[in-house]
Amino acid sequence: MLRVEDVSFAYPGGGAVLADIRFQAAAGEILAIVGRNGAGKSTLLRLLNGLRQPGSGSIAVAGRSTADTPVHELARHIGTVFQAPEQQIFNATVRDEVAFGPRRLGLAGAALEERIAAALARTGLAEVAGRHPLDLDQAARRMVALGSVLAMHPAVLLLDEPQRGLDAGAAARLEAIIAEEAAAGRCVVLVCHDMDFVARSAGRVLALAEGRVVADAATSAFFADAGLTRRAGVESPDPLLLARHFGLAPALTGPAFARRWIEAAGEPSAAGEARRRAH
Ligand SMILES: Nc1ncnc2c1ncn2[C@@H]1O[C@H](COP(=O)(O)OP(=O)(O)OP(=O)(O)O)[C@@H](O)[C@H]1O
Repeated sequence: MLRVEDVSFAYPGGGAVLADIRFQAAAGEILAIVGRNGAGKSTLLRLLNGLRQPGSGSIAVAGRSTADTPVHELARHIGTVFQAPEQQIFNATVRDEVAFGPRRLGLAGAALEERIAAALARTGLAEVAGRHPLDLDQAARRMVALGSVLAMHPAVLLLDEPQRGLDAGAAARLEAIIAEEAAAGRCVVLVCHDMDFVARSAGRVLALAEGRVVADAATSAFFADAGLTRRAGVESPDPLLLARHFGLAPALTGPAFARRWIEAAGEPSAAGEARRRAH
């Protein structure tokens, strides 16, 4: 679905921001791009959606070269939710914002209504469909941007820090949407600084450091390797740190940690040791 080959990039007048980037992502995959501030993550997203062109190398989205496909045509196949949702909101109501993309795809009548209703329901925006998007809080604006992209059914979804500013309920809704999109055969790429969110959502991690790929691994393998997380400059998820602290088997998520804890309780020595450390 996404093929990136030997891509390098520099902003005009600047030094190299990305060098020798090579990876592929398949339909149904959830790939998290992680790394320190300035590592080049958002720049990579701008290359994937065709807003910028690589200095060298090539990128294909659903079989289309980003060099040969106009951005508006590429947008049918790859949808982006930017870090600042205000960048992409320009309609006077939430409903019109969500309807804009599918209308441009040529949808009308019942098919259009269905797309709009589904996107509004999934993002929890049905009750504010008549409001101006910029009158809503930051979390709801993020959902408006997400809904407008979901309504287009793109093959690839790019989400730049989608969890930022969301409360627990909205973050859970977002996680469910990401999982549903992957299950429907879409390729989801998210840039994320929240490693707990990455551990819960992504199947694979691509780590960048100073514009180069320093890890491309299954999420569990990435976080299990302290050398990789150090090189990427990211923290380990909290449940993994807790599991290590109590001498339990690795756990990437809260529920996995709870299972490890209960399993350990069945083994007198491990449970006793874990409980002794807890008190
Ligand atoms: N429009 C631009 N013009 C010139 N340099 C830029 C531009 N945008 C980003 N940069 C530079 O490119 C480098 C990579 O930035 P980028 O935003 O891609 O990193 P990032 O990993 O997404 O960072 P963050 O996690 O802080 O969002 C940084 O040194 C940044 O200063």
